Amino acid sequence: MSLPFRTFVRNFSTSGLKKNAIKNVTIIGGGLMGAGIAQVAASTGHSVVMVDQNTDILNKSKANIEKSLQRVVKKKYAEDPKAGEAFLSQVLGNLALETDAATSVKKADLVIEAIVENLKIKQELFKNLDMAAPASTIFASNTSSIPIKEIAVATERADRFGGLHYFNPVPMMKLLEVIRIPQTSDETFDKLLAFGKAMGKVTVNCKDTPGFIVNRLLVPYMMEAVRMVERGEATPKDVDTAMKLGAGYPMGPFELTDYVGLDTCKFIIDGWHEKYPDHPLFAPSPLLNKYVAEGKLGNKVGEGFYKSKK
Ligand SMILES: CCCCCCC[C@H](O)CC(=O)SCCNC(=O)CCNC(=O)[C@H](O)C(C)(C)COP(=O)([O-])OP(=O)([O-])OC[C@H]1O[C@@H](n2cnc3c(N)ncnc32)[C@H](O)[C@@H]1OP(=O)([O-])[O-]
Ligand SMILES: NC(=O)c1ccc[n+]([C@@H]2O[C@H](COP(=O)([O-])OP(=O)(O)OC[C@H]3O[C@@H](n4cnc5c(N)ncnc54)[C@H](O)[C@@H]3O)[C@@H](O)[C@H]2O)c1
Repeated sequence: MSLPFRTFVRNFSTSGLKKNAIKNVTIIGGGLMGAGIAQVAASTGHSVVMVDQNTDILNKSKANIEKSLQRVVKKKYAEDPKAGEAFLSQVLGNLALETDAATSVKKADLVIEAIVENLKIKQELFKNLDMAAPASTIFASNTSSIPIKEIAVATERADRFGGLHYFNPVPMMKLLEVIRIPQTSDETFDKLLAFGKAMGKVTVNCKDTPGFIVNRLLVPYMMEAVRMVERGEATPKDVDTAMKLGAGYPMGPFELTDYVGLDTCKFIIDGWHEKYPDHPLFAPSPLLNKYVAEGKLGNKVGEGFYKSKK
């Protein structure tokens, strides 16, 4: 539906950018996902503040971003290293680090939360941010499995709350699931969709149902793979080989679990088991629990189901 001309003109500032487009983004949590989201947002011209619990973690996050950017530059600017260097410094110039969440949201158009997959901790964070952020700021969670409405309830801005579910690794995975709750205003939802596209993502519209679209299918699949190994029916290696060569997946389920993080997988399945105790596909796994208890959290610590070069 084409806009009446006067509306079209009103929506565009003289800079040619959509007047009310999301520009200043705060990302809370600089782990696997938060660092990736910060990298892609900064790479697409947004001004980004990345927040984590201390400067050591933030410095590690930034180092991970630089490593990933180097891989992008090596490919994208192979013919023009100088342009690559310029791109790298421009992206890093768009990225600020902060340990104080309240300060980090003072000018935010959008806050994306990518902290530990724990409802209470997410609620606590958003309750505090709600008091610090401007009324116009939109809040979004990158949660894999927690209902957005259960996070939003901790704030007074359910109409300015949604879900932005990215996929790992964020610089490579094109999909972005954009989730609305019944209270999400049309303006908020449209801004989240536009932001996703401005980040170069392909967006799909999701309802606030368990696992949205991908994880509703992926979680049962990956847990069934672990159960298959628990039953002694196959080894992780053979399951991975089978799914890569037999189903064309780029990674098998055990490689992917190591990539995602066994702790995150455990948080997800424990949360769904608590909610749906009789659902066999959401039953917890003694084997996964054992690995997590032993600190084998996957690639991020150098060992999960496989030993990895860290
Ligand atoms: C029980 C619960 C389970 C559910 C869990 C749900 C979790 C969550 O909510 C949902 C998800 O995210 S689910 C997860 C969804 N995700 C999936 O399912 C992922 C499935 N896996 C894949 O799509 C591919 O294996 C990858 C794209 C990861 C790697 O690509 P590949 O071809 O297999 O192998 P390669 O050689 O490594 O990389 C080739 C080139 O790509 C580039 N590049 C790669 N990584 C980069 C980075 N981080 N940065 C920048 N660039 C990066 C780079 O140029 C590299 O060349 P280089 O010369 O080496 O620099
Ligand atoms: N790992 C994946 O593949 C993946 C993909 C999509 C979505 N997610 C979701 O993204 C979120 C983060 O997952 P991850 O894999 O990046 O976890 P991670 O453990 O790699 O990173 C979490 C980060 O949050 C920080 N953090 C925790 N509490 C904090 C707080 N109160 N304030 C500031 N920082 C805090 C931690 O220090 C850590 O750096 C989870 O909700 C997860 O379900 C994960």
